[in-house]
Amino acid sequence: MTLAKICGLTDTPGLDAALQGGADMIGLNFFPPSPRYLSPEAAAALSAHMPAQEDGAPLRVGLFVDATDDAIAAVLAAVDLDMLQLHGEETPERTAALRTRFSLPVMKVLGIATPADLDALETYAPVADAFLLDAKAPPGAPLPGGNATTFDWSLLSGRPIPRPWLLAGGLTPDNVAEAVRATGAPGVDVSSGVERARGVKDSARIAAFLRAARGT
Ligand SMILES: O=C(O)c1ccccc1NCC(=O)[C@H](O)[C@H](O)COP(=O)(O)O
Repeated sequence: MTLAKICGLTDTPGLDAALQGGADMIGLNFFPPSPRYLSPEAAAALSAHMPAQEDGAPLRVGLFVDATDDAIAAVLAAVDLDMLQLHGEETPERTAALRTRFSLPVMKVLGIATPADLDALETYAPVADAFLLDAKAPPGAPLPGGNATTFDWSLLSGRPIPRPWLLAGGLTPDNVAEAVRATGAPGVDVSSGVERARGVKDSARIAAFLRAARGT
């Protein structure tokens, strides 16, 4: 079954929809300029609504963009995370250092627009536990991710991906099944496509996305 991650949750109705729909991972956004940003305290309060890990809770993935060690440590002092999502320009060396420093698996995000962007898969494979293949942010976009932009999925064809991975970028309840069929993605990630306004999750769209992803 296709794994599904709901990214950028900010409130309990959205979290409940993700839990009820059987999300495998939830994303908590710790990039301050984002409309989906959570302070460490807000993330801890939201996380308190989750069931225990042994009761099948989804993995809690913390999204960071070129964050300092201190910023990540401050988050981890407030809320338990199961994985770090690195959505910035973190080098392979920085990725390895964070993985070691915080003893957490790391999902490195690669922005994809051209075939050459996929060459980074080999560079990061020794230091990343998983990849998230997202659309490269359009020129002038205010954020490096969460832009509701798809990339040309055919770029992935015939390209082995050396770690578990999620497909992201402009996915919606309406296109996720086709995205999985076209790419063979073992998992999918969504933010904008399950919102009713920028940064505001919509429970019905979360449920519809998870149904559509599950059906694949
Ligand atoms: O969502 C944000 O505001 C954000 C800010 C900075 C870096 C990444 C961000 N989001 C990442 C995601 O939500 C997803 O992992 C991915 O980019 C897909 O987003 P979308 O196209 O909105 O589904």
